[in-house]
Amino acid sequence: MSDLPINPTPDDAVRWHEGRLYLLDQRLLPERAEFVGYDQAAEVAHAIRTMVVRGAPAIGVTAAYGVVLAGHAAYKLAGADWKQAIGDDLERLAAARPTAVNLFWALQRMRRLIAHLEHGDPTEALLAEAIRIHEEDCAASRRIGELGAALIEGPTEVITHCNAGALATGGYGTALGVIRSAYAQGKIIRVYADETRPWLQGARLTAWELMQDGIPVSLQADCAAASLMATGRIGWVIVGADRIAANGDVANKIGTYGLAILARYHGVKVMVAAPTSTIDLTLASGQGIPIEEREPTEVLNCGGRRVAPEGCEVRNPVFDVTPAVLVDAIVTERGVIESPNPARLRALMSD
Ligand SMILES: CSC[C@@H](O)[C@@H](O)C(=O)COP(=O)(O)O
Repeated sequence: MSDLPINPTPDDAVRWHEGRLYLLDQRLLPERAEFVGYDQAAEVAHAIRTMVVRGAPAIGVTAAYGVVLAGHAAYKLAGADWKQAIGDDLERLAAARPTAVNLFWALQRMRRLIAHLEHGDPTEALLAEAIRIHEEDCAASRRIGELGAALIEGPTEVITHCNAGALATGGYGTALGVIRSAYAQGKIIRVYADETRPWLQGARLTAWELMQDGIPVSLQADCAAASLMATGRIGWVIVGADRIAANGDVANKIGTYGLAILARYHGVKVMVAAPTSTIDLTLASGQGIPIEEREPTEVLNCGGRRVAPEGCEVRNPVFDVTPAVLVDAIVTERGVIESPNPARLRALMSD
């Protein structure tokens, strides 16, 4: 339990309160909704690595608050020399997870500010920037929600994969933002949430978030998506992204690529909903995106119980890359890119 005086909801997954960072511990959901409080950047990096907080935009927002803690500690330790003292913490935060580019984007924004600051206490200025990053992300999700919902003709049913909801962002959600907006307009009548092995973000988080909103949701095993699409009931697959390369290739939770292939075969459209902080124009294609590999136990175990034989070898990449050709629309806060290609991404980012 923490001393944060609010009842946790999905929109409060990341909170700054009286000099501390609070994270809604996503490892405990849906059984318990509890905040953990953080005072040190190294602890924040550890929280990102161990999935207390997860989801690309939420990782970026969290890292920005981590820099506030780092700046405060560096000034206490080194006074006017705080810019040297903050370096290790910035590196720790950057090393927390490799795939979501929002982490590096947020750190870059904080570094740019640091470069312009004088030698006095940086805490206030760093906090103001972190809050701006947080608020901008929340506003981006709301705009993405509107723009994505406008693409859906409905009434229809949709599939989502992993969790790209309020929990995974500064608030409201990207894929779930589109779903929330489209549901409010009567365009979506049911959501099928893939359970999303091995970490089960769909079962633990997406089902919980949608149920809190009263949006009809059916949880399904990942391998049930093909037969569901074959019924003709599904209009869209709607997912988030961890990194989008300059040609429109999309890294997202493992299984997204397979889902996109199934969607193309069945004539189902694929929408990727993500803020522009997820777009990485430095990578020409998805081939350059670093794919995180996590612990074998995530696959060897299920529900805290070992299910595979002793000595079994494991492959556990937790993201895959969906080629741009399988994506019908990328929806960002700056606008929609249909049939993504390098020129369209460049134009969107230079606006
Ligand atoms: C708006 S969140 C978009 C993505 O970050 C999400 O779909 C995803 O893949 C999250 O992976 P996770 O490993 O839970 O951090």
